[in-house]
Amino acid sequence: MRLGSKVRRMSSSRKEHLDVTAGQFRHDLVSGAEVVDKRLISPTVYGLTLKVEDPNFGFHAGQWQVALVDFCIPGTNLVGGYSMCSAPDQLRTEGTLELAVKRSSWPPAVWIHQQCRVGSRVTLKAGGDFFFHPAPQDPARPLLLVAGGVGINPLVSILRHCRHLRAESRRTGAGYVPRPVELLYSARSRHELIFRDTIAKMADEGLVTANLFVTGNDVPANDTSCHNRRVSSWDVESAVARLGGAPLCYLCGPSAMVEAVEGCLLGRLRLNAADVRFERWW
Ligand SMILES: NC(=O)c1ccc[n+]([C@@H]2O[C@H](COP(=O)([O-])OP(=O)(O)OC[C@H]3O[C@@H](n4cnc5c(N)ncnc54)[C@H](O)[C@@H]3O)[C@@H](O)[C@H]2O)c1
Repeated sequence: MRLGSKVRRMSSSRKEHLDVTAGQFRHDLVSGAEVVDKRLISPTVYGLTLKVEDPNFGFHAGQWQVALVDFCIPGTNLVGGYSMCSAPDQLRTEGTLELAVKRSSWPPAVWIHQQCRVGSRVTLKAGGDFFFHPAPQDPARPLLLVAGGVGINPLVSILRHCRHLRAESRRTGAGYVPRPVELLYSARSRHELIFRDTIAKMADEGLVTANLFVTGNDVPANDTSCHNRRVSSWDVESAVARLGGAPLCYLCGPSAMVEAVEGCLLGRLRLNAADVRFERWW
């Protein structure tokens, strides 16, 4: 099974994307792409759909892409790395991929929020060692996905890929058959729980058990659809127990959250380090 590995990097407040990811795998292919849709999906997050020009461009579920937007901001050399939230099969069948970019003062995010329009052009390169790409003959493992904020992006890509793999295995009677997935997903407000409808649909389909957490104060007392607190080690231990132990784990979110969950998985639960995947951006 080819699965992404953990990448460790030096600590920094905001490292340049190319420095942070210098040691990671990149596909050689560079493709042009056009923004064909831009919509607000939360108070702080824009969703983008990109039409990719080169039919040979590809990526694995969970990977990031590099969007070179330097020609858009004269005098700067901006390279933004964002994880795809769409699955690879959308690229194969529709020629598009999806991103969800949170507002920040980082110049690529500023460009995407303020200047990028339908019709804007970017240059793409895919890469990253954090991905889920099982071979058809691989035995299925239970998956635990833990997301904080826009860290949900690569994990939604993985969920969508699981959905595609399940449909393919049902259609052909062969191939990789995903096991049920446990998702722990925390956001700072209810409105920042992006992809909530997508996740709910996949939960209805029996693909994922989703446990949602909101840490802000906008959760009505009678709302039972999410917990009004942080993800705790108890939540992590319970999810692993429901999966029957020894899952593959993918973590993506704020550094403190990822480190806390990693500590629980490797310390208290004694999982193998190779089964706990995340990218160390800090
Ligand atoms: N490919 C990747 O690695 C990738 C992709 C997308 C986003 N990210 C990272 O994900 C992070 C998401 O940022 P954001 O602003 O959306 O998140 P955020 O600051 O809004 O936090 C999201 C949630 O995590 C919770 N949280 C924070 N620390 C925690 C801890 N120690 N234990 C439990 N819960 C904790 C917060 O309370 C909140 O509910 C960013 O740091 C971004 O760089 C990484």
